[in-house]
Amino acid sequence: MNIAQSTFAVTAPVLLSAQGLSCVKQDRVLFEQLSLQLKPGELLQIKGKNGAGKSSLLRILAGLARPDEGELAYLTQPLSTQLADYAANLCFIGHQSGIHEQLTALENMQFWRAAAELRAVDDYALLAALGLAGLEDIPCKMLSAGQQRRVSLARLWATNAQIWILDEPFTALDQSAISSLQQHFIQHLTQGGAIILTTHQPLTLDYHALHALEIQYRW
Ligand SMILES: Nc1ncnc2c1ncn2[C@@H]1O[C@H](COP(=O)(O)OP(=O)(O)OP(=O)(O)O)[C@@H](O)[C@H]1O
Repeated sequence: MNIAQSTFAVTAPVLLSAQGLSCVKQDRVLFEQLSLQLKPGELLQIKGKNGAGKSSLLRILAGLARPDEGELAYLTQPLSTQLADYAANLCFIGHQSGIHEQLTALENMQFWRAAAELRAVDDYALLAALGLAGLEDIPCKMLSAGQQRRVSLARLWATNAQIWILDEPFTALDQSAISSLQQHFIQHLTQGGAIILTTHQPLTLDYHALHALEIQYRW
């Protein structure tokens, strides 16, 4: 078996840690006393049934929502004091693909770049590599669900962010797009990146530093 290797996780500092998190929605405790940590080279899959609280946890980990209890740290410092640095090193792609449907794929790339999220790359070449040749100048609302997801994920080929938090990134993708995205994950991880994701599909990554955390559905 050709297992991709990374030497980062052993010696590297913890990028993101959470301690004693709890989250309550509509009087239901989704999770409590939840702790985790993420180092360079690691992929953490958050598992759980529909409604268990995976997206809620990802939003907390991305700094977009506050936990009801618990602490978060970025590079061992309280996240609340490091939000700007954290945001600059984070690529969060939520359950909704986050694209502007009135804009074209190229315009979405330009929008993200103007927000300083993306480095300068040949957008035409990137979009072509993602199977979107000829569709660069069409408003995204006219693309299929899978094509829109590809536009959204194009960010992952042009971001400098080390930490990727991805909510259901494989949704609507066909098998070849899922394979190439998983290969891209391995490349990111072996270069010192780190990923937290949710997916209801089995991960078929041939990579050693895969971790899973299951949120048990609570009534
Ligand atoms: N903004 C909100 N206001 C009120 N309740 C919410 C809100 N967001 C989520 N919830 C509730 O929290 C629970 C967990 O939702 P969440 O989206 O985190 O689950 P999930 O595990 O990601 O589910 P799925 O696998 O279906 O995407 C659900 O019962 C949902 O109704």
